[in-house]
Order: sequence, then structure tokens, then C-alpha cells
Amino acid sequence: MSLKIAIQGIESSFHHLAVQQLFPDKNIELVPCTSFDKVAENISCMNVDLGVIAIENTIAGSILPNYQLIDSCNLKILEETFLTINMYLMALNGTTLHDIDEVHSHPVALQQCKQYLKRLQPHCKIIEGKDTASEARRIKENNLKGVAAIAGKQVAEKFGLEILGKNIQTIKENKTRFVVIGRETPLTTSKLNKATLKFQLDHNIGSLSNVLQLLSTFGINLTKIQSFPIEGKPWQYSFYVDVLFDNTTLFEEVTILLRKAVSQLRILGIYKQNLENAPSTLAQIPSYEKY
Ligand SMILES: O=C(O)C(=O)C[C@]1(C(=O)O)C=C[C@@H](O)C=C1
Repeated sequence: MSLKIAIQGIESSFHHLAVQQLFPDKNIELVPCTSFDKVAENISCMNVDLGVIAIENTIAGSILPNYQLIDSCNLKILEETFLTINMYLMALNGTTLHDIDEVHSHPVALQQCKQYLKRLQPHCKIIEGKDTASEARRIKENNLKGVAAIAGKQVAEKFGLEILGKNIQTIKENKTRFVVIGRETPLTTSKLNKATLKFQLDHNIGSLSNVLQLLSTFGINLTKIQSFPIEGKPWQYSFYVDVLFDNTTLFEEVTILLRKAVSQLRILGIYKQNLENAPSTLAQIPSYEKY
């Protein structure tokens, strides 16, 4: 039986590569979507088994609306993976850099190549489009002369486009963290040691520091903290945090105490930390698994 997985974008986009990296041995039926909202919608109405969405990138930072999407659609993070992202500039065969007057790509992909793109401006227009692969496909299908796309190497191979620039992302070690999202946490035998939590805090002195103190007292390592404005409550924020723990009982105890210290605590997912292909700096953070 195949596993139906929704992604934003089409075949050969980076989301597709992330699915292949996450499920190398599974028979996958890919469900391409035009937006992250559509991915979540497909999961909620049971059209697909799972979704895979980008959540942060080394250069572009967090894709904050995706945290909010997981929360508002009541979905759970089930797994994470890091994908190496190398960007290429591509166009129809026979095109040179001098012929290009438009570059199209996914907004996050364009952001990752900002420095390279500066060299092509002002004569070249930079245009935000759909996913990387769709933009490249459009050039091929419509025989668009003078138009280039930024995408992965696999996209140039798939659509028979010529590569005009290699590894054009600003920072060479460029990685995107993707998460698998679903309706509920599956039963798993592997040791779960990471969680993503969301909560709100009042504007009281020390409210955030109390939370951080609590986590540290219980030996829980905070690997990420992100704030996001609360809709309808101007200048008030929700906090999204990633934590690592080695003892599930202690983690459960700390969540009980957290519930008293914060409002609207939600556990967006408890999963296994995935250090395979993680950015080198992240791999240096002590992992409880090593002990
Ligand atoms: O357009 C694609 O190929 C995507 O998979 C999208 C996306 C993103 O959403 O961040 C995925 C990974 C890269 O960081 C750039 C773009």
C-alpha cells in the first residue's frame, strides 16, 4: 500500500526531495499542492496520510506561518529532516547570462540567492513565483527566452534546462529543516527526545525567564525559541520552542508545571531528533542520545 503525502510544489521540488529522504523505502503517492494551506487542508480532510512542510532555513530563517498553520489546523509534528539545498540558475539551452532579463523562483529560494542576484540587477527583474520546479517547468513548456529559474540541479535535469550558475546560494552550507505533519502522533518504538511547544505569556516581569528557568531546572535543553504575534491581540505574542530531553517522565512533569506558568500551552509534536545531515553547528549541541 502506498503512503499519500501532500507537499507544496511539484515533483522534483525540494519538498519532493525531502519526502524521498524521509521515506526512502516506502511507496509514495505524492499530492502536489499550490500552497502550505492546501497541504494542511488535505491532511485535515483525510485526503492524504501525511504532509511534509519546510519550517526553517539556514539563510532565510523560520517560515513562521507554517508554525501557525500546524497550530491552527490542530496538526502534529511527527518527524524532522534536514535537506542540503544547493541552488542553480537555469534557462533554455543556448542561453547565456547576458540574455537573461527575468529570474523566477520560490520567494524563499530567491532570498537564499540574494547576493548572487544583486550581480544581475538592475537589468534583470527578480520575480517571486511558485515552487522552484514549477517555475523551471513553465520556462520549458512555454519556451520562455530570456527567462531563468532558480531551482535544484535535479530540476534542470528533469526539464532539460541549461545550468548558468552553480551553488549560487549566499552561504554554501545551506540547509532546510522539513517536518512531517499529520493528524495524530503515531505509536512508535523509537526513543522520542524532542518536542515543539507553543504557549502565550502575559506582559509580566520575568514571565519568560520563569519558563526558561523551569526548563533548565529539569535539564531540558532549549534548541529554538521563536515569537509570533497573536491574531487580534496587538503587541502580544505566542512563543514556539523546540526542546530536547532524555527522560520522558521529567518532560511530562515539566509540561504539568508549564501549564501553570503560561497560558494556552500546546504540544505541537513529540518526535525523535534527527541529526542526520543536520547543520554542523547543530550537530555540535550535546545530544542526550550520546549519553
Ligand atoms: O520550491 C521548492 O522547491 C520548495 O520545496 C520550497 C522551499 C521552501 O519552502 O523553503 C524549500 C526548500 C528551499 O529552502 C527553498 C524553497
